[in-house]
Amino acid sequence: MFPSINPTTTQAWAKLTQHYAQIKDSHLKDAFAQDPQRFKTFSVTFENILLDYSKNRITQETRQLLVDLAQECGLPAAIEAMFSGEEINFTESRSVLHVALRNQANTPVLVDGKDVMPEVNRVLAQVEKFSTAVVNGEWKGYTGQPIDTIVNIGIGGSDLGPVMVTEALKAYQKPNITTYFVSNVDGTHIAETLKKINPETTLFMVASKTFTTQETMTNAHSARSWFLEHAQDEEHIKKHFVALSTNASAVAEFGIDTQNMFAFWDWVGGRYSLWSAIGLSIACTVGYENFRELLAGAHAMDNHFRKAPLEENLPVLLGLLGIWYNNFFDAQSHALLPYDQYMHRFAAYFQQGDMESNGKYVDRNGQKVNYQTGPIIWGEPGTNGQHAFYQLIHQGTKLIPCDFLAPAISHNPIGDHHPKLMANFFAQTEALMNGKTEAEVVEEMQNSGTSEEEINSLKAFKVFEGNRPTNSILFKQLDPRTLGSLLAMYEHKIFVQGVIWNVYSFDQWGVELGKQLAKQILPELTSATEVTGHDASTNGLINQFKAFRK
Ligand SMILES: O=P(O)(O)OC[C@H]1O[C@H](O)[C@@H](O)[C@@H](O)[C@@H]1O
Repeated sequence: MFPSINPTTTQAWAKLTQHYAQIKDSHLKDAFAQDPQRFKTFSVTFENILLDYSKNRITQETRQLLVDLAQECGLPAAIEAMFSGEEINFTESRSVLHVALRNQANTPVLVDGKDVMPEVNRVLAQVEKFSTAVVNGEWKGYTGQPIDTIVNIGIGGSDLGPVMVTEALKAYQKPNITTYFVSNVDGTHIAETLKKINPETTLFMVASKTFTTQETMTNAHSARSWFLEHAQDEEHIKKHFVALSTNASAVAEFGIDTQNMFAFWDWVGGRYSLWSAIGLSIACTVGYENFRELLAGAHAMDNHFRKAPLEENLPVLLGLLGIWYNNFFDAQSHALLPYDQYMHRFAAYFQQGDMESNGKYVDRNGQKVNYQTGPIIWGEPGTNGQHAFYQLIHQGTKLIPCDFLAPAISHNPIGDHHPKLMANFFAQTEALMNGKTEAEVVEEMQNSGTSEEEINSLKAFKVFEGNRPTNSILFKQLDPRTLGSLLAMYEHKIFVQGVIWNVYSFDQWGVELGKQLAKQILPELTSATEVTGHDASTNGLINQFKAFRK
């Protein structure tokens, strides 16, 4: 196991603290003016992906010190520990091996001395066979018609990944398949979906690692009842329900034939599971060949992460830059801003990926940390975000490091839409970096004939400080391979940060308390007696809820 180190006790941290004091007031604009090579010095490519991180408030010394920090915190050993199947998810006694799911080299990956690759390959073959039968219309419903609709029922990691990927790869969607996702326990979600579908041609995928999650099981039972109202015979369930899970006995209990179960394993974290059987909805929507390409892209990034030197390693660089802002500049959040409409769920996906992984205040020694850990992740596609919240990024009081992501080639090259979109992408990162000085504001206003009086009263509002850091991630086209690489890149970024913050990134105890309390409260909502067992606010709310429903 790699060492457990409080990052603030390292030499590199002390040096970074001093270094921060020296450079915190310097302006990026000056850094570019002084160094014509800056783009070259601070950019790196991987296959068809360019990461330009030159618009960050760093020098070569910053990069070196951050890499030193990673070294002192044992990052190379931690990477090896993950890839070699060590139980780095200590609090759940599990290995962390989403990398094995996309290990196209098929080299052995050992868990407790046993190679997991034969099982991984067995399930992949099952996914291939099944998804091909669905896409080709060979998998028939109870009236003999081919399947044309998929409803994935799952939540959290059993929903967000497949939703995000099927949206991102819509350009690759099979024309004969429509896919819906139901996650929320709010009955509206399933009810509105059921209105649109035909039981004779619909396949439900019940996606749940544990197969005990309240929301998913509730939605699955409602879907089952609805289906049986039409199909009448429980025998037909096997043609219309499959399960994606690690829990075979719960699947059997629900009434799904274990023949129709696609397994995965406890060493696959929920938020890292789209590469597993949880990806069945992806394979059925875009075809197995594209699912496979997604895995291949992720595998290529895995190799890069494992082998490239830290200072040229995309996930490492992104992780270290995030630490620089989070822990030295006190940035609270990080924005993901894809300039690609297909990636509209990208930020939502990594909200779980990042915040559930590194939203921890207890370190790997069980001690409360004395430094900041995971940031708030948020974002929306450009250009929509520009017309919503960019004001605050440009002129607000908070420093918000942003990742801008965009493809050079659009899948929808209509007129000049894409050049316009990209002009905005380039303009935003430039504007955030340069800002606009008072002198520039005054000159601009004078040129447009504004009176001196008006200039004096308005100029302060029109100045942009700039010096707002961004990463630009420019790729050739949003194809399955590139998407796979981008996703793996961010997954590993999260890993890097978790190692340096010395937290356990692969458990999620923080989601348990609310679940526990909800279980206790549920029977109270239907009991006839007044509720008195909680605090005054919770009692008051529950009792008013009941009164409203009388
Ligand atoms: O796949 P499951 O077991 O239904 O879990 C769904 C989700 O439940 C909880 O919110 C967490 O444990 C998440 O990490 C998980 O993704």
